[in-house]
Amino acid sequence: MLDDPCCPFDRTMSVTIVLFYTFVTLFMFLSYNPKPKKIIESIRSFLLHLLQLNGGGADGSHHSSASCNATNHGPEDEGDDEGERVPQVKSIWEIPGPRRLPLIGTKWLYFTGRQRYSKVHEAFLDLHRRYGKIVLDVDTVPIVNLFDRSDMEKVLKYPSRYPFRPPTEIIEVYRRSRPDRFGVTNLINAQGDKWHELRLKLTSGITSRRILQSFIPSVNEICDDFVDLVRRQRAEDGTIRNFQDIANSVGLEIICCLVLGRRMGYLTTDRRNEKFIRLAEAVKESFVHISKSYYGFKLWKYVPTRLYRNFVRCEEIIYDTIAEIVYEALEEEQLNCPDNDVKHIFISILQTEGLDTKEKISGIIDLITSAIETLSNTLSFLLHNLSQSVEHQRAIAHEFSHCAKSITNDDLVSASFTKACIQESYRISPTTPCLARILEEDFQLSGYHLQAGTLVLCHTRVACQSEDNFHQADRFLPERWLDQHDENQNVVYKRQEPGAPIVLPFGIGRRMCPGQKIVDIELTLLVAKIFQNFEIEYRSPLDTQFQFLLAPRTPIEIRFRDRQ
Ligand code: HEM
Repeated sequence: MLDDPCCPFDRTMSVTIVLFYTFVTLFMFLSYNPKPKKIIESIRSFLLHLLQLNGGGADGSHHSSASCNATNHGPEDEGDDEGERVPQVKSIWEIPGPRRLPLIGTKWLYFTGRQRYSKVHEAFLDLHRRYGKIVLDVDTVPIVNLFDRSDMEKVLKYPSRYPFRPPTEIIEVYRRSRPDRFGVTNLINAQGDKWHELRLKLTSGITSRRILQSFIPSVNEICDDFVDLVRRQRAEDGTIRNFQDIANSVGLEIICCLVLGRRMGYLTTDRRNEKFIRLAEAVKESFVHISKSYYGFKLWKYVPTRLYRNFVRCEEIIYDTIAEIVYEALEEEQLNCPDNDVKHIFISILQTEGLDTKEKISGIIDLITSAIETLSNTLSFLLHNLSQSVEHQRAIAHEFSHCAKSITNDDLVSASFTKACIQESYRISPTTPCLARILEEDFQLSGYHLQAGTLVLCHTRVACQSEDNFHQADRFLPERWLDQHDENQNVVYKRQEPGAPIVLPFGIGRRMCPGQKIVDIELTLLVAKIFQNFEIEYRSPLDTQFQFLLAPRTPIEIRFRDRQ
């Protein structure tokens, strides 16, 4: 029956579906809080689709009853029955996609093993290959997957005052259950005015150019300690096993130094710091639970399932460990009366007016947590790409060969080859495979009309790896980001990769990652110091898994040989 889109559903089933989806859609749309009139329009169209069109279970070849007798062409070649070809914009329900079943939408893909959680990024590529540049997935709400560069640019460059990113529900549910620790919402999940207030008050320190420049000497010291740690910890043949452990340590050391103004000592001792290792594991594991929470029936919303309990365990470890660090730092700070900007970031957050103490403490914890796994994954991917070419490694070493022990801001600014390598690594191996938005206005994308309130996923990773957007897209070519100069340093050839605007590892617009500037500094300094001192070789194959972020399948082994 499902294969015949014109055949009506059983009446009771239709009513059940309508009631179910009305409830769920209302709940979801209201929780995203876009404009009420638009919500009502979206729900109306959703219900009309279910009641009139009868084809909800059809797959990509789905037709509405209105178009039952017409052939469903691509968006550009629409026509009416009279032969006069009037361009027609199609509705969201006509977007191709996997077969949708009553009540469960496309969730069946995950139960039947067609998609594995850890390989969701590959499943998206598969969806794109099967169905094209725009694909509909139906969970509790319809999700529109965009693969086309210009569609993504339209959505992501929409000049929004308060861009809507869908909240991570499992975090919301958990945090609501701990009102003793958390405020009403947090920066990552908040929307509208509240988001704006949190963003201003929590991130102005870590995004200030002046503060970050004054922080460069401290990052230099931390990177030198990282190099010493590599020397001490590598085996006789130069191999570091579990590279991700020291990558996590350097990420945490840098962010704590920036936000709390103190060195934690995670790199200067060989002693295993059990508490820190537990923290890093909890951060990693909590991302895995978050990614699983997006799929399936989401029973965790109603009963504490195993997934939910495990997630809570990780969140509590993260909160307890970082809160302890923050309170210790606060005590020391009060004793020492700090007098420089760097020390003031967390103090100035704590002294901010308008937020309650819970919001401030959990905001500081979120900033620190966000900086650990993201940096470790990005650094591991970058080193993997650079390990493929000794020439690239030498070129980076050469770019910093004039530098004394400490690398300055000017050295970083002029390191164009190193920056091109980092940019190319973001393109070919991003840590975030897609960016999510909720449309604030109606949009026409690839010939389909999408109403405000629609959830869209912009698959930047897939687009960045497509030949339509980058020549030799599967090759790591840092040169693509470099202009050619003549002997007088005039630009003689400016490269123009069509896909350049969609390399967005940190997102875009007002909602983009506030950690970007600090990550730019730490990654450039880390690779500078690594290749000043070593040549590297990846000893383990690199497989990628989806854990909310894209992460290397661990453990990673890298051989560090002293540079001659
Ligand atoms: C290589 C490392 C990192 C990557 C690839 C990364 C990536 C991202 C991306 C893609 C977003 C979503 C942006 C959007 O929707 O447009 C984001 C948001 C965010 N990131 Fe990062 N991030 C990194 C490091 C950091 C660091 C170091 C911090 C903290 C200092 C941080 C804190 C945050 C926060 C708080 C948000 C939410 C911002 C908001 O909603 O206003 N991230 N990040």
